[in-house]
Amino acid sequence: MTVVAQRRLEIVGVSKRYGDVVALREMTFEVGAGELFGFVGSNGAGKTTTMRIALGVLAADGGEVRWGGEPITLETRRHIGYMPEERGLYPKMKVGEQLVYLARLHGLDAVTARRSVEEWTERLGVASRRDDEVQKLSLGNQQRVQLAAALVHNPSILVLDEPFSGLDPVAVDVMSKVLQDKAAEGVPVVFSSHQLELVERLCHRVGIVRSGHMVACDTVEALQAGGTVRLVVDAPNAQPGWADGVPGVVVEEQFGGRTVLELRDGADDQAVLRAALATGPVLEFSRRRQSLTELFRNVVSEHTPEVAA
Ligand SMILES: Nc1ncnc2c1ncn2[C@@H]1O[C@H](COP(=O)(O)OP(=O)(O)OP(=O)(O)O)[C@@H](O)[C@H]1O
Repeated sequence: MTVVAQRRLEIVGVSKRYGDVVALREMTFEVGAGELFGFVGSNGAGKTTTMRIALGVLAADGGEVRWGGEPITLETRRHIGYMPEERGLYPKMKVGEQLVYLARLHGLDAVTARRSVEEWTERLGVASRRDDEVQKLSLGNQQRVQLAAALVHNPSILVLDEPFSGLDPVAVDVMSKVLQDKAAEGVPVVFSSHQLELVERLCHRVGIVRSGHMVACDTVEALQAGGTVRLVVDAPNAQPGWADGVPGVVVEEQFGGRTVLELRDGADDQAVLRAALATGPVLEFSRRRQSLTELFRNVVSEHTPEVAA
């Protein structure tokens, strides 16, 4: 077996009910070594439930979590770096002490734990707060500490529940870089988020979950293939109706000289360019791919909710 195959996290046909609520129905996906996987879905779609089951803090009713092709064990689960949605730091404990404690819980000796805490608090920009109680930090800084808590024991797998929520743009950059670096080291990284532009920018693959089931799972490029193709044309002198004669083209919006057009089957983008040039100068002429947000809306609205009552 190759190293890559050994470092693959698989969620296979996992199901879970809370009483009458079906939270997960045959949830299936995998995250390979070095892969950043974005887990997206509407509120209540089942992301947190899946992550808790992967970590082992919640038992599934059916299905399996595998690591390296084998059912995941308690020992392997100790090597997961987890950031829970509800966060989990002790508010009255000092940042540094708490992180050392968590690192030691995962088996690090005292010296290695302290070194790791120094490294991660520095990298995450909270080194100067090591002697402060967690509750004295802003929410964003508490979140950085929470990420440090997931990382101090040098995990083999990272599972992060909405790590970006509530962060300022600088903190988003710091967090993004850390996740990219961990993936580059070969760690499978899965995180949930409602910030779809960020997911689109960062992730190698994306899974869209709806009503406890994975409804689309691929690279953003592959998910975009076959979707609507749009052109953005900025022609300041263009009057409404300027593209009416071009076959296969539907104007979606026009604001001043800026027009967004949908290209249907057989439409010729060069014919659009000629029509635009006929109005005067053309300052911008570009193809626009469907964003992950548009894809998400389409995928989610295509599937009828099937959560059992
Ligand atoms: N402890 C619980 N008891 C009963 N129902 C629960 C419990 N936890 C979750 N659920 C239900 O299970 C479903 C999935 O919830 P989950 O928290 O996994 O969704 P999510 O995708 O993480 O949502 P969000 O984006 O809002 O965090 C929802 O219908 C939710 O109400």
